[in-house]
Amino acid sequence: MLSFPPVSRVTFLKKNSEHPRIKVGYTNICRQLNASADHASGSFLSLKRYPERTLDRWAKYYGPIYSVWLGNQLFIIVSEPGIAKGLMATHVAVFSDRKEMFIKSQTVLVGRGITASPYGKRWRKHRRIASLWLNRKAVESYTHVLDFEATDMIHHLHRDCTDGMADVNPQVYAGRCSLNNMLTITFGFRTDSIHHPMVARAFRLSREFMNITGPISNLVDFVPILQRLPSNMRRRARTLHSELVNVYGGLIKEIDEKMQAGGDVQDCLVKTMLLRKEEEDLDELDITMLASAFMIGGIETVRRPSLIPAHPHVQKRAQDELDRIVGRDRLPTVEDEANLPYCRAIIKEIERCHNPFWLGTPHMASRDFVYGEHLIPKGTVVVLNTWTMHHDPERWGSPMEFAPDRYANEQLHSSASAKLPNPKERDHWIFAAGRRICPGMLVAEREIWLTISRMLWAFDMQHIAGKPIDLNEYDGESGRSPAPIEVRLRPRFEGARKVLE
Ligand code: HEM
Repeated sequence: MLSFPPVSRVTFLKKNSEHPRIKVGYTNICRQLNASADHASGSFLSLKRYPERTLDRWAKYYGPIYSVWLGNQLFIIVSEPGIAKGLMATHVAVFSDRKEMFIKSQTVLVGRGITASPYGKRWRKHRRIASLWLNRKAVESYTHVLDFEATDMIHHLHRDCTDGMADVNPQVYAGRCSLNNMLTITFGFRTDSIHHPMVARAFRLSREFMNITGPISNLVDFVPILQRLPSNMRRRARTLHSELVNVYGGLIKEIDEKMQAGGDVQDCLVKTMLLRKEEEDLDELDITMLASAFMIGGIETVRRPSLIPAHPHVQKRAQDELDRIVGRDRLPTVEDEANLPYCRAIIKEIERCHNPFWLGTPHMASRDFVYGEHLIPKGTVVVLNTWTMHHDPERWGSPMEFAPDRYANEQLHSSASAKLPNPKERDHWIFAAGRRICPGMLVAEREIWLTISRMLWAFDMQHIAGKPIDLNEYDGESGRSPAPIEVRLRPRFEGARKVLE
């Protein structure tokens, strides 16, 4: 049940609620929650690291929708598929706005870059341009790039693992694979190895973005007086903004100069934007921040295959399936996907258990809205707590267990599953919901398929004694990556090298 703290500008329709109220108010931001139950206790600090776990604890006590004040901001936390759909997907005209957070929206992205833009004309324009490069037809047109990069990744891993003699961190290789996909789509450019300077640079920028833009972890976002004072967070946000302008803005400038000089420029998002600059009324910052959004949103995509070595029996079953259906003379392709249900199920289960964005990117109510017997005031920020949704024991049974079989009969891609009329049947919520649902879903799913199925086809991935894989440890506040790991990769059979070459 939704319960609001007794603050005058909030109208709580059901006046005599019997439900306890969470108060993290103006005056007690850093104090313990003023709640009657021990297990619901917490403080702002408990929202700093792994906030989804705290929000999950509160959901167990307060129910699938409850409210929290952080500083001057009212949040509602949604932890149930029916309510998520009821608000974000059914009432898109109300719940598609974004709060202009001080750090993320105002300082780093300066109100641009699609992700941060409020729901309005500018956002529609940016979304339309992004879709030109992310819709089904576009993804089909560059699937050969995704295919090439996934093979190149296996090739480099194969070379560097020296037949299982050298320990490797596959996250770096998988990360470069998605980086190359995004660089090609955005700038028509790619890196030739994990040592290319752009690899470290792009990952540092993306990591810094994920580390400083947590949806509920920055006090300065909700306490306006702090925004006037110098702070480390503000300094980091300004530095990140300048670096995005230098690195990605620098690449855009090069492309622009080449186009001005009549040079041949490969088709890419930046070329599209430069060609439509006048017609779409795009300024330099629009172009830089939209390109940055692709680079930030798109390069965390396929780091998760590194988790597979933690589940050797799962790996073995997938490889049996690959041997049966694909054989050992060629790599699995996009066309094989429909015939490899266990491999597909592994990917879905990785997504359920290791969502990179447990709290998504919050939406904001653009006007007062009555939901059931409660009023959600204009300006309320809506957070989707996918951690709770992905760990609902009624839906998932033993939800903490990694068990791909739960997806044995799942045939839909996530993009199709998101459109199911019954939200409780949806595969998972990693791409969120509603009009701002991740527009990169199609490309993300395709590259995840190619990289994971090919890694499983090519290698036995083993963890190393003394270097355990900790699946609970993550890196990043708003977007998470599994903490760095090292594993041993052994080519599964003699002929693998020949196929790769
Ligand atoms: C596994 C990979 C990915 C996950 C889990 C993911 C997840 C998300 C989520 C949760 C959102 C917020 C949606 C909302 O506001 O409701 C989002 C937005 C977005 N994503 Fe992704 N994403 C992934 C890959 C990609 C890729 C490959 C791209 C390619 C460019 C991309 C581009 C974007 C953009 C541009 C937005 C902003 C949409 C808007 O505000 O209208 N994402 N993504």
